[in-house]
Amino acid sequence: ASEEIVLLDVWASPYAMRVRVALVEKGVKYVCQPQNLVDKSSLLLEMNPIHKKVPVLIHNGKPICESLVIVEYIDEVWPESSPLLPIDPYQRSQARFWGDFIDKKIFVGAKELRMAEGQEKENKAKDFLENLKILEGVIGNEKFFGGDTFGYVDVALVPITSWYDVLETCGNFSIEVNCPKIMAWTRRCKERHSVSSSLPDPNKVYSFALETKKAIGLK
Ligand SMILES: N[C@@H](CCC(=O)N[C@@H](CSO)C(=O)NCC(=O)O)C(=O)O
Repeated sequence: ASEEIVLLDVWASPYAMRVRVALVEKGVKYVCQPQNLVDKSSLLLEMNPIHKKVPVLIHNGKPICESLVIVEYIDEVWPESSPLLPIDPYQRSQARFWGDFIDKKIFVGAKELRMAEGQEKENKAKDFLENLKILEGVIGNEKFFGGDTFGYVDVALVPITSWYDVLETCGNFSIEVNCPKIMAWTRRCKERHSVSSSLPDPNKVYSFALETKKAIGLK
């Protein structure tokens, strides 16, 4: 029987989008099981008892949790197509370093900006742009963070692009003006089937986010 690959996710979760992009890059067929994060299913609680969060990849009945851990797992289980992490150990360490930076500064920073009120908003907007400008320097004139090929760091970051409209509204800034190279990278990524088929329509994210600013599901 063919192997069974199930993804427990929510459509607007940037963390879950990472896994969808990685699976499509690998050409791996999977079944999405959207989760309710307010009234969590017994499956989610059983598959991720520690964090009780999505995404969770269930491969032949065994759960893998934490989006970047899942992306590495996918890269190792299906190595023959679209390698995501470099071969060289030092290059791998640098890719993991930037994946961690994206988690701690970009994804967390985006959530803090979205949740901020009043003066706090300005501070969070400044912090977010400062950190995005660091990545502007990292991408430089490369096509992707992986150099010529779309790789692990690209997968880690690309979900935030579906949240740009929300962040520009909350932060009252233009990403194009502040980070033109990140914007060029964004357009390049969106041309890829793995990205266009895995990320939701930004308008859908926009109305969802502004409507449910304090949404438990996206804390
Ligand atoms: N470090 C983890 C974060 C996942 C997460 O926050 N998932 C959220 C939805 S997306 O914002 C989640 O499942 N929240 C439910 C909860 O916190 O109860 C990862 O990389 O997979």
